[in-house]
Amino acid sequence: MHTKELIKEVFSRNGFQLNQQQIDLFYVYLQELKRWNKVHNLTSIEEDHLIVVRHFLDSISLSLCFEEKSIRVDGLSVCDVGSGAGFPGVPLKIFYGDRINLTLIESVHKKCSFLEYLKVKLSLDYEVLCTRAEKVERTFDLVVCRALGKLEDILELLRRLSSRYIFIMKGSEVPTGFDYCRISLPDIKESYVIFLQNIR
Ligand SMILES: C[S@@+](CC[C@H](N)C(=O)[O-])C[C@H]1O[C@@H](n2cnc3c(N)ncnc32)[C@H](O)[C@@H]1O
Repeated sequence: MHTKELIKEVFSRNGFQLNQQQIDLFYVYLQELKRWNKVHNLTSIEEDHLIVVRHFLDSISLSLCFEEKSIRVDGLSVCDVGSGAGFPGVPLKIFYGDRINLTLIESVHKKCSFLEYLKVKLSLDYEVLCTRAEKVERTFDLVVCRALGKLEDILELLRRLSSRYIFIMKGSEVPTGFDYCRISLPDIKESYVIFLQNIR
């Protein structure tokens, strides 16, 4: 099966109907991720189907949690902290387009270079802050992260960066006392997202 067909089919099976432009962007993203990975080791996931499910679909599944919590993303500033090779921020930008203003924070220079390259290659409008998140003094409406670190180590940082909402993607179950979404899709058996509202 051609990779574009694979992307379309995986998303469709999981309830997301992508348009042709989105499919084309995910296709180029996948090719570039694999190409850069040969030299820069950006991700341990290298097989097409796994990249589509574990990186692209998993990132987009966050939109289900936005909906569950009745959050309309339109016009919001969104920040992905510790974006790595762009997850979940870049797939969210492909999905929402101009509806969100996206900033990616990443401290490792080779990953920032990839994110900057990808921005031009995909003609996407987002900003990359190549620094430790602790040094960023701005705030964002909606702060997201995946695999950033232990909850107790990142909570204060995320609260400081967010003026409204925080979504923390977690593979495993959520400690008691936190609001969360449980995501279950045909290709994502079970994943959790912690949801916090920042009340200052
Ligand atoms: C395990 S990777 C996850 C990357 C991506 N979010 C994903 O899910 O594929 C964590 C990333 O966060 C970055 N990172 C960790 N702590 C950070 C901090 N305080 N400021 C900026 N980036 C950070 C690391 O450089 C790394 O690229």
